[in-house]
Amino acid sequence: EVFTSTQDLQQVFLVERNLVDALAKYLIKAETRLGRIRRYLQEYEAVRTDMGWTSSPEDMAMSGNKAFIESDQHPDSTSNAYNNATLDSNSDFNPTESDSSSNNIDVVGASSETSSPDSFDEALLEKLAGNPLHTFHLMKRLTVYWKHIDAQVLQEEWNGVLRALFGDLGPQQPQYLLPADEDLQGAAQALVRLHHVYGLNMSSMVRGDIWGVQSSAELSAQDCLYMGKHSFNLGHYAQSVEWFSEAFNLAGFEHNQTISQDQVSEFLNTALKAHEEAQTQFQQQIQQEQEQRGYPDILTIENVAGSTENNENQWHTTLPHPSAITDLKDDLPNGFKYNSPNDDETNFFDLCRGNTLLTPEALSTLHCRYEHRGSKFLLLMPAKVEYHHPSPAGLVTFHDVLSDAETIAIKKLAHPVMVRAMVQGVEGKGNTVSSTRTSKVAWLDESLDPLMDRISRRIEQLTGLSMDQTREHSEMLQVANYGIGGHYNPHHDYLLVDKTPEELANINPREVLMGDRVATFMFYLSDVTRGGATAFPRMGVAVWPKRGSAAFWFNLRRSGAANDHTLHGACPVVHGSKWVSNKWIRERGQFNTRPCSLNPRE
Ligand SMILES: O=C(O)CCC(=O)C(=O)O
Ligand SMILES: [Fe+2]
Repeated sequence: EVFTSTQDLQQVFLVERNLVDALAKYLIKAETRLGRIRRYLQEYEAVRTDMGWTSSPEDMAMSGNKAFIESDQHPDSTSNAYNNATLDSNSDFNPTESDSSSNNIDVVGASSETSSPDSFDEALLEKLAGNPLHTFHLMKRLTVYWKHIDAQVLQEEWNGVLRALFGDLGPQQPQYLLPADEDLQGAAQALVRLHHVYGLNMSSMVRGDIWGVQSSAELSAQDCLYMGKHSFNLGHYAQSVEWFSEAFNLAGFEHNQTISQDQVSEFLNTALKAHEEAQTQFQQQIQQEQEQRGYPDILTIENVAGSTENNENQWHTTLPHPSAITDLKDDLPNGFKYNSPNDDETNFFDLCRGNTLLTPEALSTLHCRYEHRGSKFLLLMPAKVEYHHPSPAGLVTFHDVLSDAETIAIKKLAHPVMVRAMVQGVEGKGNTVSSTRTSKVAWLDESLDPLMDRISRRIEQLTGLSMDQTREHSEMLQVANYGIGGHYNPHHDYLLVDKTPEELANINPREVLMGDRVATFMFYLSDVTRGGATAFPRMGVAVWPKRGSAAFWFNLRRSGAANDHTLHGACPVVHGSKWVSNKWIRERGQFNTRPCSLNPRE
């Protein structure tokens, strides 16, 4: 016993002091951990609200144990996971750098089967996945937040919960689609791109409103800082200034402060400086080019000041070349309302935003017609053809060429074999993944399903061209699905005609034998809520996705020369899911179906 001597009692007091010290330390650690869990649940609120799910995640995950959820403790913002993992550790504007000590788990998540509540609603889920803000937050939660929870919180009993959800192997099994760091970066880049291309209003955006579609997902000061870094790294200095300014403002009045204004100001100043320098450099470059080209005095820097952003983009073409403008005028007699037809970037962005570039006279020549296009099959049910451009070699849309059931069937066939889309490598060498094209694609062989053959026959009837795949007159059907902010920078579909002999030597000889992609027939397999047009900056025309319709154009002239006015790109998807399907028609098999011409301009 100890109560009989004060000496022993003193010892007991000491023991208790140590015990209390240990408990206090444990409590701080436990609260930090619980703070992380609480933060996760709080961030999830926006999903719950927009999905109309009534049972709270805390009910679902921890039934009966609500005590700490209801306490008014706030997560410690100085030690939150997002902060540590992605922002504070990189003062060099490189948001890709992450806390390497916690890199043991790259991908974590849950399958829709296991984590969805009973009131699972397919349409709502599609809306959720088609929302860029929700997508960004999903990636943030399952990469940064989850990584920290997993590393520090998960103990034996929690492992039991995971085993019940995911089986013995845990959530790292390959069949679960789990985001990695690159997904978070991709989602951030998508938001940055949407803001850049569509000139979206920043303050609406951080409040969850993107192009008029409101959601409960908002952006914090810390999120804006993260976006600013991405913009900066992409060389979009003007945009990064906007993001950092928004981060600074938000940091001033956030209820649950995610970051302090001091933490933002350094970035803001650096971006401002970089932006000013880029502007000065650009103006000097314009001056130089003007002198070299002998532009008339009337074209001053002020006249082109509106396009200062040009030097901050990856694919822009430089100032219009006077001789090129004359060339284009020959071809496109009904000109543009404004802009130069050679200012690809400005035109592309304008078209993506829904502006019309053609003059009223040019527009008045456009029309829709029922046509049988020389096909006996189409005599009874003529094709609905929309002409998008006044020039005869222009672009058309065929409406209602696929039924809803067919669009669903194609997507279903493609689903199991979708992979990240590639672009042709430099100098024609191989294929490579690139940020200029963000989508997943599948190639469907004719033998896969009788539907493939039916589709080919339909294209033959509509275009008069041969699709005979066994003789390589056309390629397999390509199906593409764009994710959030998914896009494809302006490009030409031809593969050979613009290549030098050295570049051609790097291309598979079989491709060369098939001849170039003489024409493109592109189905839209879905409607898109906002964005996602196919824009042709040199024609001044955009085609808007409509489920079941298809765009068609010739990439080559009858002479075999490239028609570079067919430059086109996929505008970023703002809301919704975009599916397209390409059938590329090869040149060699068409000598019977498309007479050639010796006139290089035909
Ligand atoms: O998705 C689009 O709108 C365009 C796709 C495209 O140009 C292509 O896949 O080559
Ligand atoms: Fe294309």
